[in-house]
Amino acid sequence: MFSSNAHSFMFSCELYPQCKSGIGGWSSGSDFSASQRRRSAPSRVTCCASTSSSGKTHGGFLMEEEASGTSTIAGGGVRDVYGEDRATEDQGVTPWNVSVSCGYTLLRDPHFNKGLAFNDKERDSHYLRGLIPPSVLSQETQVKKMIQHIRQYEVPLHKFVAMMDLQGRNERLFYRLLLDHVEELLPVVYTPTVGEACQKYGNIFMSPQGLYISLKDKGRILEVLRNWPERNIQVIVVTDGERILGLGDLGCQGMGIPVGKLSLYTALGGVRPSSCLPITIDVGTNNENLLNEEFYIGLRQKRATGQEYADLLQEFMNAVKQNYGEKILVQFEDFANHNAFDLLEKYRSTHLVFNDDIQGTASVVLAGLIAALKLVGGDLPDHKFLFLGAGEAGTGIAELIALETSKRTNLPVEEMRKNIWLVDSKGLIVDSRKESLQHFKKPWAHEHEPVEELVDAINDIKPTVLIGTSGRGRTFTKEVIEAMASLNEKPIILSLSNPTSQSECTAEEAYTWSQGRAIFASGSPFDPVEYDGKVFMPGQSNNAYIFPGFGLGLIMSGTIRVHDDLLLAAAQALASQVAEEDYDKGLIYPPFSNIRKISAHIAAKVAAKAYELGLATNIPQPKDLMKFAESSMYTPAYRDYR
Ligand SMILES: NC(=O)C1=CN([C@@H]2O[C@H](COP(=O)(O)OP(=O)(O)OC[C@H]3O[C@@H](n4cnc5c(N)ncnc54)[C@H](OP(=O)(O)O)[C@@H]3O)[C@@H](O)[C@H]2O)C=CC1
Ligand SMILES: CC(=O)C(=O)O
Ligand SMILES: [Mg+2]
Repeated sequence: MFSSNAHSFMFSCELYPQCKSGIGGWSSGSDFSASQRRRSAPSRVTCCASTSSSGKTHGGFLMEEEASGTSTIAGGGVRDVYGEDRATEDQGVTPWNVSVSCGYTLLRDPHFNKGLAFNDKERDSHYLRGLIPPSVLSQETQVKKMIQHIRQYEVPLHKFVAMMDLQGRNERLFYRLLLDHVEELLPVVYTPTVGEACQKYGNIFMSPQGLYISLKDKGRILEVLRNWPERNIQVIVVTDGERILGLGDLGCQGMGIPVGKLSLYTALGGVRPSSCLPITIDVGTNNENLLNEEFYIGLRQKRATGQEYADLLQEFMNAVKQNYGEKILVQFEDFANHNAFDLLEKYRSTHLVFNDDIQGTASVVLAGLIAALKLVGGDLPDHKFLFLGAGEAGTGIAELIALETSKRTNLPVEEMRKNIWLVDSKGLIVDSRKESLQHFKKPWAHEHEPVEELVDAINDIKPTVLIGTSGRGRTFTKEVIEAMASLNEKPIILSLSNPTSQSECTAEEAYTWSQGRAIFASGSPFDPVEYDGKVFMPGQSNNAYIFPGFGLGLIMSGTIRVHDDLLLAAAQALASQVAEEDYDKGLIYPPFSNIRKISAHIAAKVAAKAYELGLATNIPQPKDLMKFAESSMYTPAYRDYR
């Protein structure tokens, strides 16, 4: 996304096989030496610049000299429905003519760089001869080489860094690699490794990957948004870093999350990378370790709260709409629950927003439960649910289950809630606690004696489904799993907390302590488990199944508001993708290797529901939404630049 000089010493991997990237020596954007600056300013410069309607030039971050040496790409590749990357329609150029950097600058532009895949004609026409070794490699060969390169690293964080390095050098190769090896690389660019990356973000921060908006920017957030080099943004993932996975307040270092989520928007959902914008809002941090950390990258102050916080968020939401229009999708991610519910409530009727932790998670879990019914029998209203954790994920899932059950039974949601129980850090949520409960817990305060321990709640409530959303690892103890197994032939146990260290139990524990009877899935992936001579395949119950396809559905239909029925549609679409062979393995989610097809299904169903509800503005409605979704997807194949 950025032609950062900071990558110069790592230019490499698919270019120079002997060159290994690694941690250390990373510089921030401001550390470039003068010689590095000079080296990346050839006389034939660039372009990709596009002039916005406001007249401000964006994307011309290397336009230091006249653009007469600009190369023009004409045609080639498959055009997606969004138009080509950085298409410059408003300059009177067709989307098939895209001006790009040439020469050395082209090799520094991750949008267009192909490394050794530039063929001889391209090397001639784009002034590349001599700048790269003579060998020409196909993208397939580069992928083969890169995966070998990534596999050399034993430490997951090193793999993460190598992937980020690739993303900053050659975007299409990054996405090709990620898609081709999605099950292997998802845990690298996403949970669990992204959690560790956020914890160490200050040390591995390499080049700008997203936009930082801090309290210092109050009054000029619109200006800050306009500094981002891309103009046609369709989806923003924003965090304030206060609840990063189950790791707590990581302040400004939470940036790894929006960056990672948006990589999945592109890889899994086919939303083109140039229309994705990761944002971290820095209002300070209450994490003392970070405040005392010499290399902390964020504001060194306690978190702003109350009116100051609300005003900054309001300015942000206004600026986003003003800059990108009514249909910009804003995904709230990893806010603490004392802000998350309020933000969602405040903006859901004025903006196209959804909270992934509350709503995306609800949809993915409901999908898993619908699928699980095939393995355990009965319908949703026949089941009883108990949660450990009554925050965003817990109450969000609980509410969507109640909604779906209400639709299935034609009974009021309030009635359906009675089958759902939640435990928080103070024990079972019961009516005697109602006065002191946060508002999002109140609907779950049923009549019951106070119960402190989870295992006692299990024995009292007798749930068929146990769901962990506590953010606390190893809270599903042997006693807990055994209690579930003694009550149910096939207990459904979902251990959703991330990263792996925070998972309520491991896959091995779930299978072993239930004598192989548990239907198990977890937020972060676990390896298959061998128990009693049988191999068990744990599924991954993570909102990554939902938000990429969900977002694509909203974008392609021009939907302007998120309605709960869209989340239900997404859940049903995902559940419908679980095949017999998956069920045979005890799985309640389809494999990620089919994710593009799964996302297209989700997008099509979400869009169909949006059209039905009158929320979609892209008229006329395409006849075949599935085909439309598939054809809308960004493909990371290289383009022909001759
Ligand atoms: N798999 C997935 O797709 C997703 C997973 N998650 C994961 O879920 C976890 C929780 O996220 P979220 O709901 O947003 O967080 P919240 O902070 O909103 O909620 C956490 C809840 O857990 C409760 N809790 C904390 N410790 C204990 C304990 N020892 N015993 C019982 N309850 C406890 C808290 O209680 P109290 O209210 O009393 O403080 C609170 O109700 C995180 O690890 C996150 O990574 C989140 C979203 C998606
Ligand atoms: C998966 C996710 O969104 C979370 O753990 O917060
Ligand atoms: Mg999250």
